[in-house]
Amino acid sequence: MIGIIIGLALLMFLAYKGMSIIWVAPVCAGLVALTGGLDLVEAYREAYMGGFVGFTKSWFPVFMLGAIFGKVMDDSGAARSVAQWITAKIGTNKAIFAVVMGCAVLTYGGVSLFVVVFAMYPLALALFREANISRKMIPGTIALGSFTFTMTALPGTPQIQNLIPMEYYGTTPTAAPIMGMAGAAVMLGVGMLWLTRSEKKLREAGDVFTEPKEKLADSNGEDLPSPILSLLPLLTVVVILNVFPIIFNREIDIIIALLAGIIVGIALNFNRLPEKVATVNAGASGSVLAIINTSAAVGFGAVVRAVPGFETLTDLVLGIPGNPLISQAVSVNILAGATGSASGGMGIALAALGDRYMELALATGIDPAAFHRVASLSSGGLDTLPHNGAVLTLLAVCAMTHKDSYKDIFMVGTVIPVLAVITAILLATIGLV
Ligand SMILES: O=C(O)[C@H](O)[C@@H](O)[C@H](O)[C@H](O)CO
Repeated sequence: MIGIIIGLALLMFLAYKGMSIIWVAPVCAGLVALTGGLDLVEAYREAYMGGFVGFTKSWFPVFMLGAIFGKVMDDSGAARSVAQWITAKIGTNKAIFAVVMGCAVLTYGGVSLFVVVFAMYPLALALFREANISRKMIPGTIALGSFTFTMTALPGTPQIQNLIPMEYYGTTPTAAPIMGMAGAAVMLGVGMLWLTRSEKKLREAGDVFTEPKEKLADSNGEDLPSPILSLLPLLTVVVILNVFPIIFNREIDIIIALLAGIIVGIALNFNRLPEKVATVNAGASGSVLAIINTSAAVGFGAVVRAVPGFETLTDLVLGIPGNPLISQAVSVNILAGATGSASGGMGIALAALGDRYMELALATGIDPAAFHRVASLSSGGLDTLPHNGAVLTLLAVCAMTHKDSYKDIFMVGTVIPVLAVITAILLATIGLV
């Protein structure tokens, strides 16, 4: 078991140092295999690669279609159109809330959070300039709108973190709606309180808007598609995923929902996408790195599962006192932190322990939907450590450093989501699922 812990600690350390999980995961898995007495090559070929391809088999379609969908929304200007419309409706005097809501609608509509960061930054800059708010606040604000309640909590969200648990618990994207809404309310409500407080503090210290060194191309006069038409592809994804199953009384695969979103997006913006093939190409190749990263993390999890020490570790994790939902929350959070990835951490935890939690759900009478929601919510907690890929992208896009903005990101992306999981577990223990 010591081998597993050392392997995991090394994985965490190397990922933190910015080394790619694609090679770090098999190296660390090798360490776990050796200390666990497994044959190195066999562990790599069978256990590691088995976990890896298993994840790719299940999830590559969603990663690829999701990325193409995001690219269509981005290149056509539809994402900016929706965002601009929402922020204008909410108004400059509520600049922070307006940016959060713009991000939220896009991510809840299935646009990848990486795309949302790029689409929202210019708008956030314009709004913060008008409201005279420090640019240091932009990353935290975008993080609250994109990386939290729409990613893991709001029932029906098409984000991958809300879909992965379905395979283990036989649930749907709207699993545990009460827990989900309560978790979302905590993240949005407390997150807004935090950001408002930070803004006030910065303003009191005389830290207000300053022009960035790099001037952005003026997007004001940009000819964007109509916001109502631009909302349609987002609605298509959410409605097909969540409403069609009720009407037709059968599950609808996320593949169908995303495909329909892409078709509607391209059809409505046919003339705005001069290079349609280039858009689809860019989306498709962009998804490759993301799926390989997560698959590598899952491969590591599969090796952990194969060594004898795993039983001891399982007993330890499952022996966390109290409700088994607490054990799941702890294991998913720790692994998401270790890998710096919500989907990767959840992938490892569920690959290793998902069937045990399902047995526990059946044995204890706790609704499997509660396990689904807790897994999703927990994946979006400790994952947002400084080495997380999305955090690095967000800071780079906003031209800010960790020192400028990480504190807000940490509060809205890690501390408050952990509070949200606790709230959801408390609700589950009194039977509100
Ligand atoms: O790997 C993943 O599943 C995701 O990319 C997340 O980990 C996000 O990066 C994070 O939630 C941002 O805070």
